[in-house]
Amino acid sequence: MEVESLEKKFGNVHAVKGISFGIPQGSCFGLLGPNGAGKTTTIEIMEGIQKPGSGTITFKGNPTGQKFREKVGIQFQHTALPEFITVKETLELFSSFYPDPRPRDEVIRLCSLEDIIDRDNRKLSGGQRQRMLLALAILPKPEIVFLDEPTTGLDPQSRRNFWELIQRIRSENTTVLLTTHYMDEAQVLCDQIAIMDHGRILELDTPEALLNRHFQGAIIQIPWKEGFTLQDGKAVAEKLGAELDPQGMKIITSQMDRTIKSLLEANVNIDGLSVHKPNLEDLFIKLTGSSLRA
Ligand SMILES: Nc1ncnc2c1ncn2[C@@H]1O[C@H](COP(=O)(O)OP(=O)(O)OP(=O)(O)O)[C@@H](O)[C@H]1O
Repeated sequence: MEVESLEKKFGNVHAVKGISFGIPQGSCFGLLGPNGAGKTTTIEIMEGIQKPGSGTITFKGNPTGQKFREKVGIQFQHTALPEFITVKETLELFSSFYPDPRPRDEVIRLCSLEDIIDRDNRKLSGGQRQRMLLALAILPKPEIVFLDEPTTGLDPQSRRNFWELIQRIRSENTTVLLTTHYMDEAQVLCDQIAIMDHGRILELDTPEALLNRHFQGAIIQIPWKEGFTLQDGKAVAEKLGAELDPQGMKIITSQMDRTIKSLLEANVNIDGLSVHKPNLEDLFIKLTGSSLRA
């Protein structure tokens, strides 16, 4: 799928400011960005739900129209499920909408619905509901599936279980476009990610390439505490090449031994020091100046 110079305004709100990207068949593409970045607007235009202000969207070289809509599976951020009917009855109902739906047993297996198949939709937990919504999205055997924040509000275990389902669907060569607020989710699932802010794409690449481009080495973090306050940090930050944030001092270094030595020489209290490999969360904060879940 190709998006070229996509632009959208709502009155004087310029939600999407001329973005372009391509999604190779069978891959998982992640659209990340803080609240109001323009992700939902972009995904809804791609789905055909909203009209673009300008720009073009093509699927396999053709403009997206009615034919394209038959190839698409959508899991919306908020979807109401029919009440007073079971998961099984819901699958039967939705299957009847499509000329050639995916066999029900296959959907049940792919989305791990075996345990809840006779349960009333009203009784589903958050994670079970998301599994059900994914099942409805893949019923028409879509070539591309759009998932708008599919795991928001789920507990960590349910999120991980849901990732497994997405990986199953991908392994069948279905293309996946995903928006998420979770960096670990993007890192695990996405072949490519685009980081959006204020309607523009700030960066687009594989997670690994993005991290290699922006960080060399590891991140040392030292928390503020009694004996090492923001004032102390300010006094040594420039000398050590450190960044200060509300939590503490952060130094990116490829020479760990030399950096630790400098910290000790500057009499920094290194209690609580931690070292980690830079991840997408660090990159996101670097690019947008805020945490994604803030
Ligand atoms: N129908 C609309 N009318 C007016 N403004 C809108 C409309 N839809 C979106 N916007 C505005 O466009 C901007 C982008 O919104 P969008 O929903 O695409 O962001 P988002 O990145 O999906 O955010 P979130 O992570 O909070 O879902 C926001 O400033 C939003 O208020």
